[in-house]
Amino acid sequence: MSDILDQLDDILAQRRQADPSTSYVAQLHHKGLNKILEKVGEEATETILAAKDVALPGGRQALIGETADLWFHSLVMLSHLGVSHGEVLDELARRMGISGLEEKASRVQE
Ligand SMILES: N=c1c2ncn([C@@H]3O[C@H](COP(=O)(O)OP(=O)(O)OP(=O)(O)O)[C@@H](O)[C@H]3O)c2ncn1[C@@H]1O[C@H](COP(=O)(O)O)[C@@H](O)[C@H]1O
Repeated sequence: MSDILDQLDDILAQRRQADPSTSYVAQLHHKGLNKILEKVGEEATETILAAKDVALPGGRQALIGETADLWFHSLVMLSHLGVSHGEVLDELARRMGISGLEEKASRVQE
């Protein structure tokens, strides 16, 4: 999973300089922090609603899609603020009682 996040992070960084007329991420950076936060809030609400409806037909796939939207917009927010997803993963690793370096080493071994 971390490989995907690394690759996405690179794309998001490149999009900070991209033309807003050709890139959704560039458009969000151009519109600024308030627009990005609005999207994070919107996607969080949509994820909650999808989780409540998970037992309906197609509900599981809808929940996966909404969660992906939420994670994606959260990554755009972090990128906009100059925080890398690695810092968040390090915090999760710390809470699991392993250091960020150990966590990276275990990812390399996978
Ligand atoms: N993972 C995503 C991704 N997930 C969701 N989205 C976009 O996020 C938006 C989701 O918002 P909504 O569901 O609210 O849709 P909407 O109502 O049309 O959006 P708004 O008008 O409210 O902004 C849609 O426009 C999706 O296309 C994404 N857009 C881009 N990516 C990744 O980001 C990369 C860079 O994208 P570009 O900047 O467009 O090149 C892509 O290669 C993808 O890997």
